Amino acid sequence: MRQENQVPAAMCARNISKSFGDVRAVNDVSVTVEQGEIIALLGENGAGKTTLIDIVLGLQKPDSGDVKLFDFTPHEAIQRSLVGVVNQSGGLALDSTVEKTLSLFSSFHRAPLPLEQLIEIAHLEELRKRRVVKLSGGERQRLRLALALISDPLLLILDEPTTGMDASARQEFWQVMADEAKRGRTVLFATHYFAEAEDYAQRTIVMKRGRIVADAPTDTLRNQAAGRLQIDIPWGGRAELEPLLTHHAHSDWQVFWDEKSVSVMGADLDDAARVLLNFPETKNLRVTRSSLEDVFTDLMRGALV
Ligand SMILES: Nc1ncnc2c1ncn2[C@@H]1O[C@H](COP(=O)(O)OP(=O)(O)OP(=O)(O)O)[C@@H](O)[C@H]1O
Repeated sequence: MRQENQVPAAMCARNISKSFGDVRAVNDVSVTVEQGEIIALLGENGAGKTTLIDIVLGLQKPDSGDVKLFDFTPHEAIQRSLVGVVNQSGGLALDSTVEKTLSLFSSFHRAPLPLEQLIEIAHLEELRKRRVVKLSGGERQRLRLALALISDPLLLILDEPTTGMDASARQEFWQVMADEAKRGRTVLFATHYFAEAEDYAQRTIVMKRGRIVADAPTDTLRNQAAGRLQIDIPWGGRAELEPLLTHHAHSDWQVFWDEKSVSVMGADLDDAARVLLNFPETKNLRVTRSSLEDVFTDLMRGALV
């Protein structure tokens, strides 16, 4: 329960739903983001991330539910320069230089951050005279990030900001972001990349078909499937092996079968390894620590919900 006099949440979305024809893009989603949090919004294509972000920014009207940013409507929060946005594309004049672009956008704001500071934050020193058309994808995104920071916003929202960048450009972009987050900005970013959520988000929200299927500290989520054991089984072996494994099963085990292998997830897998290794013709036992990607895959196939 939120207390009176508490600092307002950076974002409070309650029971948001939005359909396009038969498609329920966002289905009864509620999320609260406290100030200072760094949150990844992870989901497959079409999960509803962009629709949710557009609603949070007031760019789309939800069919039901409401959003508050720092206790204001999205429109009021943006008018008060509380929110900065970085999109994947659009919004840049290709013929202008980096410096002129920043100057022009700064002129729209009452109290912009100094140009030199923006250039320094986004590591654009070498590029200030370069025309936007000549910038690489990663450099353009750093320029978009600088533009989003002009008003010194408390909340930064990024919609798949690194799509299409190579690994080093992604790393450079996130380094800038991480530094900004350390300064106390609240950051919400949508991504397809598990590594970005693992490396940069304290909390990860996973969306699937318009719904939130997980919302937890990123470490907790990663550890949800503490271990994973996989072994190849002989053709047709499942019929005999399944009852044996079921007989020894621990309550937290999750077992997945395909024609050639079986995977068991859980905290204590010694018994599973014994049963499987004692079965004739099983081979190639693999034991791995789960990654966020494993947890995500399990969430997508419904194993963890
Ligand atoms: N303007 C629209 N008209 C019709 N359908 C739409 C519209 N916008 C989104 N959708 C549909 O709503 C669903 C959610 O789309 P959304 O773009 O929010 O997902 P996403 O998670 O951002 O996907 P991606 O990672 O591919 O950007 C999809 O099925 C999409 O096709």
